[in-house]
Amino acid sequence: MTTSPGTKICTHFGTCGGCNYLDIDYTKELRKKEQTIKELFKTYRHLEFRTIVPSPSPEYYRHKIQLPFGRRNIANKTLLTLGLFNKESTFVLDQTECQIQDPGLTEIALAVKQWARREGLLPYNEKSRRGMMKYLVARKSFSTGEIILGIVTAKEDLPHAKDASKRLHTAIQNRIGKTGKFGKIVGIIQNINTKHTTMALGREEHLLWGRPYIHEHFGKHKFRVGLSTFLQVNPIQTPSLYNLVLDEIEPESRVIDAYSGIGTISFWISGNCKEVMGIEENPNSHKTALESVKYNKVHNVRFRKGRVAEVLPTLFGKNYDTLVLDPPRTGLGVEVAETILGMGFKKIVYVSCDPMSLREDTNLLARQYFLNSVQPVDMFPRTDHVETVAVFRNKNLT
Ligand SMILES: C[S@@+](CC[C@H](N)C(=O)[O-])C[C@H]1O[C@@H](n2cnc3c(N)ncnc32)[C@H](O)[C@@H]1O
Repeated sequence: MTTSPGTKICTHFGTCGGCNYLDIDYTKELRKKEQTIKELFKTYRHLEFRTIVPSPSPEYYRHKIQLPFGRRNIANKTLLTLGLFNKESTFVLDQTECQIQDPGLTEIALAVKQWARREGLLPYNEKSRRGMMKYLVARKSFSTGEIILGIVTAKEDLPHAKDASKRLHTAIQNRIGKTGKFGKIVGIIQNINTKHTTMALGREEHLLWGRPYIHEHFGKHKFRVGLSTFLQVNPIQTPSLYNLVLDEIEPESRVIDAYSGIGTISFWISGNCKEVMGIEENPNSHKTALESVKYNKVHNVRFRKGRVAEVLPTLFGKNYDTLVLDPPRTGLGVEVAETILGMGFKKIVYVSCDPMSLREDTNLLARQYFLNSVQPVDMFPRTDHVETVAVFRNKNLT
C-alpha cells in the first residue's frame, strides 16, 4: 500500500488515536469518505452528491494542537509524556513526530516536553487528582506564521513561574530557531483549569510572555485569535470550504450565520450580502468578532452573543432569507430545528463536521426543507472525520 509520494508512515501509526489512513493512498481515502456520505444519504430522493474536495495538502495541515500530558515507562524510566492518546485512550503517547500537525507545532511540543521534564513537573492524574500539567494547547497562524501556546495547569501556582517561563521561552526559541522556518513564537500563556472535566481550557489565563493572540488572515479580512476561540484547524483548506458557502449566497441576501465563531464565514460572504448577523455563545469569540468588524471596516456584518436556541427566535420577522449553520459535532437538536422550521428561510446552507448529526438534523428539517445537495470537503486528511456542506431549500418557496 502507498501513501502520497515521498510520505513515510509515522512511527506512532497504529497506536496513536490521531490518524486512521496513513497506510493508504490519499485518493483511496477520499473515495472512502465520499462513500460514507453517499451511504448515509442514499435514501434522499433528488439529492445531488458532489465530488469530495481534496485538501491541498494531506500532510502537516493542523494549525492547532491540544495535547494531554501523561506518564509512561520508557527504557526503564518513568517519564512525563506529551502527545495524543493511544487508540484505546488508555495512555498518552510520547510523541516524537506527527504527519498531520504543522512541523512548527510539533517542534513546540517537543520543546515543551523537554522543558517540563527538566523542571520536574508532574502530569495531572485524573484518578488521584494529583500533579500539575494537564495540556499543551498551541495555535499557529497560516498567514503570518505567528504562534501562541498555552500550558494548561491544574493549579495556579506553577513552581517558580517567572524563571520557569523564561526557561520555557528559551527552550522553544532554541528549538524553532530564528529563521522563521517553523514560525515565530509571539505569546506564552498559563491557562488554569482546576475542574475535573473533559474540556482542556479553564477560564483563568496568565500571560507569561508576549501577547495572548496571533494575527490570522482569511481572504482580505484580518483577525486577532486567542487560544480559546474556535478556528478551522486546516487553514489551507478553509478558503475552499467558505467558497462553497459563498457560492450558495444570492446577491443582496439577508443572512443569519448561526454558530459563527469569530465570524470568519460572516466576513467571507459579506461582499455578497445586504446584511449578515452572526450568532455565537463563546464570549471570547464574540468579542473577537466585534473587534474584527472595526478592524476590517465592514459595515454590513453584526453579531449577537448567546445560544442559538435563545437568539434565533428573537430574529423572527426581521426578513432574513438565508440561514448558514456551522454547529459543533452534536448538531442542531430538536429545539433549534423547530425554531428554524418556524422562521421560513428560503435556503439553508449547513456546514457539518459530523455526517451522523447532519443526517439527524436533515430528518428534523424534512417537514419544510428538502435536501438539495451534499458536498463532502476533506478538512481532516488521514483521519476518519469528514466535513460536509449541505444545501436545503424551502419546499413552499421553490
Ligand atoms: C464548528 S464551530 C464554527 C465556527 C465558524 N463558523 C468557523 O468557521 O470558524 C462552532 C461554533 O459554535 C459555537 N457554539 C457551540 N454551541 C453553540 C450554541 N448553542 N449557540 C451558539 N454558539 C454555539 C462554538 O463556540 C463555535 O464557535
